Amino acid sequence: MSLAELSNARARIGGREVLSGVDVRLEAGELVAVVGRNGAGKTSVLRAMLGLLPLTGGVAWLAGDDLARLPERERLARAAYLPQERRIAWNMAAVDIVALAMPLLPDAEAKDRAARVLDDLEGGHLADRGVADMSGGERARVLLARALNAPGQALLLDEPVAGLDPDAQLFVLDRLRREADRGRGVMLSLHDLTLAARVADRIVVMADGRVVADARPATALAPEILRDAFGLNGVWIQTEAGPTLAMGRRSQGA
Ligand SMILES: Nc1ncnc2c1ncn2[C@@H]1O[C@H](COP(=O)(O)OP(=O)(O)OP(=O)(O)O)[C@@H](O)[C@H]1O
Repeated sequence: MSLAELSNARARIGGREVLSGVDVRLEAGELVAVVGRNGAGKTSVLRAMLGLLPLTGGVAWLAGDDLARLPERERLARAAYLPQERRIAWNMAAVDIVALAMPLLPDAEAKDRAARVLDDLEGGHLADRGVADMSGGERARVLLARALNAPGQALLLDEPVAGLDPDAQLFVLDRLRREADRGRGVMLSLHDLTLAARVADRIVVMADGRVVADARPATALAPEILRDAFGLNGVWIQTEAGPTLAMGRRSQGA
């Protein structure tokens, strides 16, 4: 049984179809990267898998149950989400924001746990600071800690490394890899194809609201897919750090 799955999913935003018969699944223990050009449908896939984007066709499953029939509380228990939008309305301390992921725990216990998760993400120094007074990357780390602290086995993360410095990107991806190795399922959207190829077990390539590849990195990001889905000329080079994509834009009409 998949932790989360879309089966022939269709969805519309503002009268336009943004998902056109999408099949994707997330299993326990795997890290799946969703890639594609701007507007390809990555966020829409993640939101549909959480029930945040209603389907006009097909089914979204969460741990074996039809998501549409699951009460909100049960959805929260099964899946955690890091939205692309990093804005937080209230200037609460980081540790309190992270503790919000565990609303059913007594306050002191939730705060203890939140502090540990922040520490583990090398964000312990941020614990007592107000999130409105943080840099974008610091706030991103706090919100990631909140998602990791949530009980759901399925972790759906929209561009979790956007705005982070290179070392922080590698650190966060390693941390998410560990989360998958411990048995959670991690699905994340990512623009950096080299990072996606290094970290993911499987890559889902989106284009125009459709899945055009869903396979191991070397297959999903083969030169013809780079050309058709991304408009890139690309070759993979094996380096000590892992596969690295050398790429250039395809010239017009090529
Ligand atoms: N609020 C909105 N109103 C109207 N159309 C929207 C809205 N949000 C998304 N769309 C459209 O839905 C389609 C899919 O968008 P989505 O955000 O899923 O793409 P994405 O692959 O995540 O893009 P990006 O890489 O830019 O974040 C796009 O065509 C986009 O223009």
